[in-house]
Amino acid sequence: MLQNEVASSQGIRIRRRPPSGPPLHYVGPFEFRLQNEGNTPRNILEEIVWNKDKEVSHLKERKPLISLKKALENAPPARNFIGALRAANERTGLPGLIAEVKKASPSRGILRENFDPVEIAQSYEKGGAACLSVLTDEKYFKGSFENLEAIRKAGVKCPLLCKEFIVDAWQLYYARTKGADAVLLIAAVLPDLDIKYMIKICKLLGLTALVEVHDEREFDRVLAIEGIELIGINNRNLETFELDISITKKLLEGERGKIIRERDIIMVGESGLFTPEDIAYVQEAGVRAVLVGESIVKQSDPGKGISSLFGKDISI
Ligand SMILES: O=C(O)c1ccccc1NCC(=O)[C@H](O)[C@H](O)COP(=O)(O)O
Repeated sequence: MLQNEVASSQGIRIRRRPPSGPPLHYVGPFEFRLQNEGNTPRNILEEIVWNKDKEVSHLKERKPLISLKKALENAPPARNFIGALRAANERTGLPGLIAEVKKASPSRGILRENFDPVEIAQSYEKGGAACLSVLTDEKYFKGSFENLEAIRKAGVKCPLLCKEFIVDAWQLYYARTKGADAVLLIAAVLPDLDIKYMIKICKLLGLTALVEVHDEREFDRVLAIEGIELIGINNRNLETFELDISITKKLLEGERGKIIRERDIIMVGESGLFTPEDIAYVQEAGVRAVLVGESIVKQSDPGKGISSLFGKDISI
């Protein structure tokens, strides 16, 4: 089966642009491509993924896997991302915080003009974050791998999630060479076999995989994969930008919640969390960690923003 057919048989709506681009038509000596003939992304997530596919294939030419494998020898050691979340949850009785270093997003535009990634990371750490999420996509989020590297080199101790749109296993190696401790795998983008294979590679590299879902079908697919330890429920629909924190509750009700507890999987509530009531709501639903960007990165002192978000100082 072709890549898009495999994906669509698993309910994945995001199509992967064929490397050759849309079909070429010929009339006599002329060649042309038709507008909208499979070459227009259907939504923002599809656009990001198509762009990422191109970006990664160029980067791979410049830095082939063999050179990344060599660079791994000089990478800083991978730290325990899940351990940090568990420890924070046990220490505070609240969900462990993954605080996001996020300058901009497709749904909200620029979130912070005066953006110093290292200062923000240090402020989050001081404010009690357990881990950090660093956006590395440049085109849509104004992030970078330089930001990730700089935060790691500045001596921030919180383990770092490389917040990237992973479409190729090459990116796992790249993230690790830049100092990432964890990576994001999005079930709306990756078919089961890719997730399985990437989780194996993450384990070999010492990376933690945060596997993200948004609906029941994605959640069931991910629960059927062996070795899953950390699952994020994104309250934001990445195709429409619609935000609804009751998604976390809905997905953790009943049998799925039971499986999570039995297997001691750490659940992360992601996106759209702004108040202590929001945090209490997703904690009640069953999450032991939260991933938060907008509500804290917009504050003049992002570390203090954490206290407002949780309704108390979680650094002590
Ligand atoms: O944030 C977006 O607009 C967005 C658009 C398309 C794909 C992904 C997107 N965001 C990634 C995230 O999931 C969030 O950055 C993260 O969960 C934090 O969300 P928030 O606290 O609402 O900033």
